[in-house]
Amino acid sequence: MSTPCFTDAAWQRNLPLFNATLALPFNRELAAGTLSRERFQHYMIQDAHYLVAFGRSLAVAAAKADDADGVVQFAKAAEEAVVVERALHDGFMREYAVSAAQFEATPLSPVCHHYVHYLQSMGWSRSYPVALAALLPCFWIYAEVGRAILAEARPNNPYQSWVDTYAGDEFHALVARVRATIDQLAAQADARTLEAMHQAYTDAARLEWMFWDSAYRLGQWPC
Ligand SMILES: Cc1ncc(C[n+]2csc(CCO)c2C)c(N)n1
Repeated sequence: MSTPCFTDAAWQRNLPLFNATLALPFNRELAAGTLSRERFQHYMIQDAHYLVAFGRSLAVAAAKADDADGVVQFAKAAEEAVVVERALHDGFMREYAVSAAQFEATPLSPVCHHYVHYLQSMGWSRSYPVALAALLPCFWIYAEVGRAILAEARPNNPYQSWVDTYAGDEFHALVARVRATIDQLAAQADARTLEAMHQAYTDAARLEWMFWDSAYRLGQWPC
């Protein structure tokens, strides 16, 4: 039997964590359409903060890329994370009545703060393959959560357009391209780098879990 590629192996290692992510009250209620507006608003605000930092981390990955294709792939992804996703968030912020003033007055929650600083430090201090492994859960877990929730399809879900965005074929094609780049790098990596890539992936996957959990709890700084 041939050895699985890095991304298949990472998915298998972190399957219980993915299942726990799907089972979170935030995602259960999002799927059922019963999530409170307050929790969704909290999530939207934190996610808008997150996206800018995520774009910045992708730009660092682009700068570290070891070939021209990688520069283009991650520079484009950085642009998309900030420009395209900001437009999307603006639409949802209007729909769910979050004002620009409310957004600007809300600081990053402790979990959002930790996640974005984790990505920044991985981007700046680790090698290109390890930094990319830290960025992969953001793409991939979202796509799979989106697809799983879509499969549960409830009529008149107020969050349907949010779910559709991440369950769409276009988004899944983007995930496939990121996976392909990472698998190519992993195929040439030594054992130590591979293990660091796995650790980076798991840490980010945990932070994805925590991001939704924090939104459900309306996470804030204690003082
Ligand atoms: C906490 C959090 N994690 C992942 C995503 C999904 N996401 C954000 S930017 C981007 C790249 C494509 O534009 C993707 C997939 C999110 N929104 N929020």
